[in-house]
Parts: sequence; C-alpha cells; structure tokens
Amino acid sequence: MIERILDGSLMPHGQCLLWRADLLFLHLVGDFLTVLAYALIPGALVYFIFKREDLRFNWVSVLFAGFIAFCGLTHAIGLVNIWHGYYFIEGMVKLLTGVVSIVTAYMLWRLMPSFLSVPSIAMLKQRNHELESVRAELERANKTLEARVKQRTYELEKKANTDSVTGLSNRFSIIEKLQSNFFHFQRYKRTFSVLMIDIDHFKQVNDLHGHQVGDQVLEEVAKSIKKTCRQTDFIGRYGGEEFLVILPETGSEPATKLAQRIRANIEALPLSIDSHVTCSIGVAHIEPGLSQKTLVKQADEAMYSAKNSGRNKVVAYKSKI
Ligand SMILES: Nc1nc2c(ncn2[C@@H]2O[C@H](COP(=O)(O)OP(=O)(O)OP(=O)(O)O)[C@@H](O)[C@H]2O)c(=O)[nH]1
Repeated sequence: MIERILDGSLMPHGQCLLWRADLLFLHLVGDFLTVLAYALIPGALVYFIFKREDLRFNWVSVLFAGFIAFCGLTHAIGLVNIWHGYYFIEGMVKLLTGVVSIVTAYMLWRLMPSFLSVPSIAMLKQRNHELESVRAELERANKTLEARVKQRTYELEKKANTDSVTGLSNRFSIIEKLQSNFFHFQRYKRTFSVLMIDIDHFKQVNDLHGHQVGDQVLEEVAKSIKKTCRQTDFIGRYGGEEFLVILPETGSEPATKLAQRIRANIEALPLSIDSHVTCSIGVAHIEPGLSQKTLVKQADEAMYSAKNSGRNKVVAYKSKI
C-alpha cells in the first residue's frame, strides 16, 4: 500500500503539456506564486491571532489558515507532478483540502450570526458618538446641579445669618463680625468702635399697637440705622429691640458723632404708627488689652447711662480709672 502511495512512476503532468515551454512556464510560475502566497497568508493570519489575544473566533481563523495552507500544498504537489507522477499523494492532499475546506465553510456559515453581531468600526464610532453626547449631557446636568447647590448653600447661609424681622445680621452673625474685627485689631492694629442701640420704651409700642406693628417699627428703625451708616459698617440685631453696630477704622469721637446722627434720624423717622420712637445709644472704642466681651459690656453700660440720664441720648463709655 505504502509503495503504491509513494509510487511516482505514473505519467508526469509535463507529458500532458507535451513539455511545451510556454505551457510549462505558465503552470510553473502560476503554481509557484500561488504556493508562495498560500504559505504567507496563513503565516500572517497566525501571527495576527498570536499578537491579538483579545479577539474572538481565534480558532476559526486558525481553521481558515489551515484551509489556505492545504490549498497551497495541492499546488506544491502539482509543481512536483510536472516531472513526476505522485497522483496518489496529490489525490490524498486534495481530499484532505476538501475536508478542511468543507469544515471551514460549515463553521463560517454556522458562526455567521455571531460574526454579524460583532460591531463594525462605523457602528463603534456611532456608539462612541452617542456615549460622548450622553457624557456631555451628564456634564451639563452636573454643572447645573453644582450651580443650584451653590445657590442654595448661599441662600441657606444667608438665612442662617439673617434676622427675619429686620433683614439685618442676626446675633450669631454680628458676634462673628465682631470677633473678626477684634482679631484684625490684635494682629494689624485696625481700630474700631461699637454702638449699642436700644429703642426707648419699646414695650409701649407693642402694648399699644400689638406685636406685629412692633415688628414693623423694628424694621423701620433697622432701615434708618442702615441708611445712616456706611456700607463698610456692620449692623446686627443683638437682642429684642437692641442693635449692635461695628464701625471699622473709626475712633471714639467720630463714632459718637455718627451715633448722634443715628439717634436724630430715628427720632425724626415718620413711622407707620403715626408717632415717633427714640433710642439710647452707648459708644465704646477698642483699646489694647480689652477683650471683645468687655468692649460690648462697655457699650452696654454706656447705653444704660443714656437711658438713666433721660433716654434719647448718646453716651460714650469713659473708663472709671
Ligand atoms: N414686636 C417685637 N417686640 C419685641 C421683639 N423682641 C423684643 N420685643 C419687645 O421689646 C420690649 C422690650 O421691653 P423692655 O426691655 O422693657 O424695654 P423698653 O420698653 O424698650 O424700655 P427701655 O429699654 O427701658 O427704654 C418687650 O416688650 C419685648 O416683648 C420682637 O422681635 N418684636
């Protein structure tokens, strides 16, 4: 059997071509180039698969490479058989090539749905474009959200620091401003004064006109103080009908003058209750060695002196030493 297979004594193919040079040339060069190409193509395929381990269907590509290699082999034996007659071997290789080709073709058709499901570059580009739009949309939404949070935080902070009746800084906020001015004085020697303003006989306003009207008067007085002060001054509602004003870069004398203007403006204020209110003001000025608490106490003491000396007055604190 082996002898039969390896028997190359059958009529060589060249005989069929009558050893004509032109026919021999065509068959030889054609088969040689085909063998060369069918060796290089599977090589390239295997190299590509080896380098790209992430690809799906690797084994189908190997099968495809095998199918091309077998085709090349039949052409190579065709070359040999120009001079020899190994038609048994040629037939066996052809049979093997046919089997590999059929298996490859079967697998290709079987896997067609999977091949079709692999997105093309154009599809990937389209998806990438869609994802990019979603990302841009998310970024826009995020920015809007950030702006809203910022705005809301600002509003909440403002609310937390504002007195709801007068719209001025509340007690917590004005004490914070006082502390900040105090630290500036300690570090940079930036002087300041404070005014403690208390509306006179405010209880009577409430008793006569009611609490709601009392609130209205508080608001009007607050507006008047704000109008009289500079924009750089800090005004806050310190207690019920008590206001604390911080005057940065202001000595005792100019602070007392301003307090007089505030007092006069409040007295002249045309209130909605058709009568007038007055206020008593205490002035205190920061000095080295003085604590923040003592400074407020001094302004408070001065304000009570104003009350005790007949109200509707301004009194600057004077050290008892
Ligand atoms: N409408 C209103 N009244 C307030 C508010 N907070 C405190 N008051 C009132 O302010 C009044 C303060 O009364 P007092 O402490 O006796 O002082 P006063 O009547 O102003 O008298 P003197 O300060 O001695 O001139 C009280 O009647 C409080 O109820 C407020 O937010 N709104």
